[in-house]
Amino acid sequence: MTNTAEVTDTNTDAGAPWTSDAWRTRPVAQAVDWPDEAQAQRALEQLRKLPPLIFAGEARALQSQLADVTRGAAFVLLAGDCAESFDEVSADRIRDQLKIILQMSLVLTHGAGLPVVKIGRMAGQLAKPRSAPTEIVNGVELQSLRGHLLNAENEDPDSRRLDPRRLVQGYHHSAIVLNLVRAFTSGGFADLREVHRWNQSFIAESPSGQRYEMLAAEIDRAVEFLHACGVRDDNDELSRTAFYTAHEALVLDYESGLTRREAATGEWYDCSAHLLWIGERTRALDGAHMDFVRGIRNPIGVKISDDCSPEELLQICTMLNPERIPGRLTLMIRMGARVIDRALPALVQAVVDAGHPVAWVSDPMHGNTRTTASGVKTRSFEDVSSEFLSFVRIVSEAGAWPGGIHLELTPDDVTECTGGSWLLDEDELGRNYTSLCDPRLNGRQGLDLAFLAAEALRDARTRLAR
Ligand SMILES: O=C[C@H](O)[C@H](O)COP(=O)(O)O
Ligand SMILES: C=C(OP(=O)(O)O)C(=O)O
Ligand SMILES: [Mn+2]
Repeated sequence: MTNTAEVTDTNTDAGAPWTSDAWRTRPVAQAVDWPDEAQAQRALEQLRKLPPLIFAGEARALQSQLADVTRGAAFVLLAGDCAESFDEVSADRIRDQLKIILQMSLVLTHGAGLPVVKIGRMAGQLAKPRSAPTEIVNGVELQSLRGHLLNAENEDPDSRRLDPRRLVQGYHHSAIVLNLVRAFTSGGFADLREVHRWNQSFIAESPSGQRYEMLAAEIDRAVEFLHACGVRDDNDELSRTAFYTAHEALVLDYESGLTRREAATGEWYDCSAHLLWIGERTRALDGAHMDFVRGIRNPIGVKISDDCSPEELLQICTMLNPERIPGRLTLMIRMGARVIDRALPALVQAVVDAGHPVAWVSDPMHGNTRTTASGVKTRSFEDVSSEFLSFVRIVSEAGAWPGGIHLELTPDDVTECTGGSWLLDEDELGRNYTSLCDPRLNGRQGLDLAFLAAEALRDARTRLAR
């Protein structure tokens, strides 16, 4: 791939040339003002010379799987940390993150009877949009943590200072994670004969963990049966799985620094991840983030809250997918359990009526954040599952396919969200709260949700088939 200057844009009505740096002329929400501009330029130069982390062909493969989602023939599970940490890169942790995603996918595939497209919020989910630029810590005003791509969480001004060298460190972090993800998912770990190994012990002892064990035993018998029928041990469908990466395209210095023009097609791809999404706080139609993603050919997601009107949503669809390519655009609905019933139906109806092909995905986390009386940011499992179930009902009632779920999830035994079959309550939140930003479901809660979701999806399929 090359990184040449510009390409004639076919995505805009004006026909103006799109370049991977044109966003700089637009208003940048959540802007990054580097304290040392010369140092930032050096980091950007380095990024521009680094090899791509993903290849255009892989992004196209994901887009074609998302096209299946758009037409109701697959389901997406997108999950991982709210904010990855530079300090938490280990083979064990990445293996465990894959375990829970594979485990949940198996439950969903089995329950809903559909392939699951697996995407990790991994290998680049390193920057956070914040509600407030600063916070008061022990009486001192510090810059908010904006993710390890920009600064660190330690409670002193130096750690919070934005450091452009972190962009290059973020690239190397992502390369390490991606390397392990690729090795695990193609090197035998995702093999259907490994289903029991995906059940970590703290999950296995929960009600859903036990239910999973029964399902895994069923899979064992099915695999044995396939062998008896002559399916070979090295069959790719049984022994490996496609696994993709995604993150919020927030820090455009980083994203444009890793954007390359594919020599064969002349198309631009952001080679930092297979799928990039635009967050709720940066999706202004005339803003820098939307301008950047309209020109790249990776599949794109956009977070949508109840602040988005049907008219605005249609403009988003037209701007990001003027050619109406199935799989190009995923709408990630994040409204909150108490808002979705009121706000979502009109949006789905508008998109369905306009005939835009989109993948509908629920992010049932970000509309359900609350702060406890003692000041802890949390979410309740009940709100998360309730929003997802409402999403499935509303989208399928409009005749569209509720095609996915986007979760903040960790394999670890953390205590960040309340509820679930283990009945974690508010007093326990302090026991093991390690998230750098938002509260994540732990592995047990993730598996609980997968079982609930699988049932709802089966019902939705029946409803849509009528
Ligand atoms: O995932 C991100 C958070 O929801 C976002 O950064 C806002 O968090 P804040 O309100 O704590 O700043
Ligand atoms: C910040 C996030 O989401 P949203 O843009 O929907 O608030 C996120 O996914 O971490
Ligand atoms: Mn978050």
